[in-house]
Amino acid sequence: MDLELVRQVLDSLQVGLVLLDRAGRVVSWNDWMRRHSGLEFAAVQGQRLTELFPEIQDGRLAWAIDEALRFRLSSMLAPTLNPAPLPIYRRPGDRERSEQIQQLIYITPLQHPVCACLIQIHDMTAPRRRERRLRDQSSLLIETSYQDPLTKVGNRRRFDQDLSKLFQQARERQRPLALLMIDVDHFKSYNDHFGHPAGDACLREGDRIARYGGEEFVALLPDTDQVSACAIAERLRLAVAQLALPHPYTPLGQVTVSIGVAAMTPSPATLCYTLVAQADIALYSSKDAGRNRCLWYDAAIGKAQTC
Ligand SMILES: Nc1nc2c(ncn2[C@@H]2O[C@H](COP(=O)(O)OP(=O)(O)OP(=O)(O)O)[C@@H](O)[C@H]2O)c(=O)[nH]1
Repeated sequence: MDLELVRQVLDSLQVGLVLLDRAGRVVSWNDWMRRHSGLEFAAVQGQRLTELFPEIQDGRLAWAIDEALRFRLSSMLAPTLNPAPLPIYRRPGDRERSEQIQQLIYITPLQHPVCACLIQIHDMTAPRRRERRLRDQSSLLIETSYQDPLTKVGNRRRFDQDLSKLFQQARERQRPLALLMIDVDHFKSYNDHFGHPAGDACLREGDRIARYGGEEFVALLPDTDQVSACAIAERLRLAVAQLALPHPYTPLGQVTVSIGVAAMTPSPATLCYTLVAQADIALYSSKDAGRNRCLWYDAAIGKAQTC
């Protein structure tokens, strides 16, 4: 092949090419390198890369070039560890902003009387940016998949996962775990009276909790025994009452909640669903007892008691 054609091909490649002699001095430097480094071939010819770019002196690139020249070892420097070893830029303005090209570099030893090493530099800036955008999007999706879209608190999926994790932790550490099950009183008539959108707005007033389903919410309280859980439930019930959201069909004329409490230090044989079942019994006992109150499940007698 004629040399002029080889030169034209090398200068047209969308990849940086540098050829070094046995002493590591630049023998060839294609047009891609000229454009992105701002250095003409005449200015770099016969110089070592470490002289041209002192910043690479103690880095992996200088070390990999040395390995290729001394031991004929090939290397690949991925942009994950050091994304931009060489001060090369896509556009002239990028230099001022220090936005270097993100580089994937191959270092290959050559068997040739003059040229001992070939360096190829690929521009990974766009793929890396795309990768980062995809990663951000996927973490946002994961986050959203655990969130209730209406109330923005955790959803049932979040609760199920937290429950099994916290229950196992409580069992291993032999610490108590409490569960509050909270249900808005007479919510059907609230919806009927104010309309579904107002019902939605009312549900959005909750926080610190997960939505178990419909107008039922749950709160998992690690390291909390029954006495403390009842105190928290009572504070929560009063906090809802203090919101003073009007509701014409409750005795107080405002939105109230009923809360069922269960707490246990799990034994090896206990299943986490037992805690849920106990809180559920306590919640329905609160409803039966007249609503707007907190009851806890007393396993010793198999019945719910007032907090
Ligand atoms: N606005 C709105 N309403 C909901 C939503 N999810 C469930 N509901 C309503 O919540 C109501 C729940 O009613 P029930 O479980 O029968 O009980 P209740 O009227 O709250 O009465 P008690 O719980 O016995 O005090 C139903 O009318 C559901 O339609 C929601 O996302 N938005």
